[in-house]
Amino acid sequence: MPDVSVKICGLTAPDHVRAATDAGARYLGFNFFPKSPRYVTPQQAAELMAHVPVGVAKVALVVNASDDLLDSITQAAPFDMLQLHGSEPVDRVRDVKERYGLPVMKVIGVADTEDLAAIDTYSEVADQLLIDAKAPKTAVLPGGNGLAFDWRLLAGRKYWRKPWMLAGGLNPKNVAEAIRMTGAQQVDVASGVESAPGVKDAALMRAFIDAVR
Ligand SMILES: O=C(O)c1ccccc1N[C@@H]1O[C@H](COP(=O)(O)O)[C@@H](O)[C@H]1O
Repeated sequence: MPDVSVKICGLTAPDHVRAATDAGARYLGFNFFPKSPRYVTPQQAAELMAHVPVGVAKVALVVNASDDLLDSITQAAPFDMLQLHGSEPVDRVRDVKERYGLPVMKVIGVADTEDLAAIDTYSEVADQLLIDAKAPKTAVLPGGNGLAFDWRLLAGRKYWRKPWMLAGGLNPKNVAEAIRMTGAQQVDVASGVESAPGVKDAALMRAFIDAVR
């Protein structure tokens, strides 16, 4: 299997940050969506990020964030990337990139074939794409629901114009199969490595990364 990079998303405690990076995560996500069980304030994220070794990318996850929120996040801590996990239009992605001078990863929610067109559209402006399961209309969270989409939709479409990550319902048991089916070279996980919502589990994070390898 090729060398697949792992992003662990929604860290809330220093021990879990250390466990994730010890296990080999290359990206860590910090979640600024207030309704999430993984929510942290900009100040809490700054404190957690002090435990992140050099070389591991720190990603700020936001959902339809205002400039005020993005200002406070980017002023509190040195993020390496912004993850836009809402319904941000192409122009907003472009504005965020220009205003903050950081790489932007735009999330594309996928449930069926029609959703794939957005991958090409956002490839024009985003630096990376995160292809996640589309959240059900009734869901409180637009991501982090532990739901997978039909990976066959991506089979044979390994190469998009921008680097991309696979997300949605991944866990230590299914991630190897997800990589085999989609050709993903990067994967992202939140709830699949937790013992309870918002509580990362060191053994599950290690098992996930071992399974990827
Ligand atoms: O994790 C959350 O709480 C969350 C909230 C709002 C938007 C996105 C969120 N998480 C992202 O969704 C993917 C998939 O999550 P899961 O593995 O299916 O639980 C996750 O990796 C985050 O990037």
